[in-house]
Amino acid sequence: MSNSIILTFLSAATGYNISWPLVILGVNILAGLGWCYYQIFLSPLAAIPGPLLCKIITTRYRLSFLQGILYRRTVVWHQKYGPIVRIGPNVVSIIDKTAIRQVHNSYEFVKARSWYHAFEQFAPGMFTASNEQVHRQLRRIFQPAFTPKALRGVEGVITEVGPSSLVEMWGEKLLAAREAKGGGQEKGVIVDLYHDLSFMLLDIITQLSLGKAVGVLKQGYHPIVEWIHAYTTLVAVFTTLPFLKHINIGFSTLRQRVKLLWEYSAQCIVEKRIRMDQEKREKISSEKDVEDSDSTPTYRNQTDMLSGLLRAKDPITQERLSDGQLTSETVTLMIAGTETTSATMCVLYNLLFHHPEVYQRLQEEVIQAFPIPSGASSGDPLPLTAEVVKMLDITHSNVKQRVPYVEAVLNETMRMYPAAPGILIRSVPRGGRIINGHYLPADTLVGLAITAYHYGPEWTNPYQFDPDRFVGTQGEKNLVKLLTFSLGPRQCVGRSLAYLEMIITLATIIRIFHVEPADDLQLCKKWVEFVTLRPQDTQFLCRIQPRKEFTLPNAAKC
Ligand code: HEM
Repeated sequence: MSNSIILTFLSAATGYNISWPLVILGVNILAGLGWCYYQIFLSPLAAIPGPLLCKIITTRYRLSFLQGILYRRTVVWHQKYGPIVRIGPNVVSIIDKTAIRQVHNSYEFVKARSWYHAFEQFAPGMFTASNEQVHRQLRRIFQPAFTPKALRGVEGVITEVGPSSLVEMWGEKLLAAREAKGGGQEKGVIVDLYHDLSFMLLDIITQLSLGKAVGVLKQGYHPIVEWIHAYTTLVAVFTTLPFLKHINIGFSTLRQRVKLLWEYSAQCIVEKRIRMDQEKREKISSEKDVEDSDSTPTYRNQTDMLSGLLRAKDPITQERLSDGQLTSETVTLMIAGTETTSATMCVLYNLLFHHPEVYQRLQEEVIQAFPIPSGASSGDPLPLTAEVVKMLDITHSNVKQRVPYVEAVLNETMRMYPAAPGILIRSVPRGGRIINGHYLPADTLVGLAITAYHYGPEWTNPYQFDPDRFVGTQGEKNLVKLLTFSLGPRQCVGRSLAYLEMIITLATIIRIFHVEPADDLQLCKKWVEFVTLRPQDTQFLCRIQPRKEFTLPNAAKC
């Protein structure tokens, strides 16, 4: 009865025949307009500049994220609107140095659950934990394994599983190509640098964190690649559509693969523990690898990090990690430590191709710094083998001392193309905070746009590729400003490992091979940025040829 009174009244008032669907439509339109009016004029964030559409809907920045162009877009937005930009109804992006320190230098602004929850396939871990105590404890246990000193203890195995294997594998490829051509003069071979480096890094990280390399570089296949891919795909899906994470429906194949990744890692950890117990019982290599299980690990002369982590205790609470926690963390290390590093090295090569003068200088300096030791050959070219790589002695400290330009080029690459480009989203604590002169209420999301910061007013000629900005005293100052690995207590735990891997790999490749783009398409490569940076079609084809001092591994055959 009352329903029909309302409809009659509305029809009389408007002069139209009003039905219920029309009423519902009208109410929705009014609510939508009200929402827009509130967001644009009344919200506490109303005064913060930004694109109009971003102020009223989240779809704009979420879609840009899905397209892999969000971070480049934030560069443009910051140039247009200034150091603080509203990129969503409840999200702001900042590039001001003081504001960044205020947000990231303490635990006050916690990682936003709505964003990081997508990464959490298992329990909260070092990367996703928003609880300060949980995170501090995990860092106290993990940090010692990632210090430059500890990493020197695993550098040997990293070289062996990493750059040495890559040189051997490329040597085999060159040999196969030459044999296929009947022994004629071969102008190098085409390799997918992104693919090969990613596989090499996966071997390194599995060697370190699971106690055995999966050997995917030389074998060309291991299901772990699909499992990791499933994990990163789910992260992309859940970041864009967070509600899907909670309803636990759909994506069953991907979810199943993530489960397999977990089970495989857990199994490796159990096997390692058994091996360690056995070695201890047999008292084999007691001074070298196997320390007393109650002692603090020293990470000396190790073939992995896992044995140290299995023994490690929190120095404050004396607690050890459970196998479940360790599994969760090793999976994170595999995800965080593979594509980031391979993409950085590929984008570095791409920059070198576009800047031949930098490439020329880098090659000359590396070749000069690592001559063929006298007596190593009677003038004949050396085969592409692990022994030859070892003989060149391309260690992290040697490269740093003899060719600081390698690190300068790497740093400049990471400024222009940070592999984890942001936006690192934190939540404003209770009571709200003033940031960049604007009051942000509690629970506002504040994003650090690393790429936009690296093209901002802190840098002179930011669009110019200029590795010299990281040389000498000026270089040291600029290094402090570089935020590729973030800052504060949540900065990248794998920073020193990433530098070590990239420096020895790049120096080895540059020393032994001449690398050039396979064709114009590779030269004009587009780089997309999802959670991490990657080449648009996930490949980067290059032509490689050994330098004249080197020859194929089994040249006698040819
Ligand atoms: C070029 C290579 C790399 C870049 C650019 C990079 C960058 C970053 C950035 C920006 C963060 C902060 C993320 C955030 O706050 O949301 C981070 C965190 C992290 N990274 Fe890396 N990373 C690299 C390599 C690695 C490697 C090799 C590992 C280990 C194997 C690693 C492990 C981690 C972990 C565990 C965290 C979480 C730290 C925490 O919250 O305490 N990363 N990384």
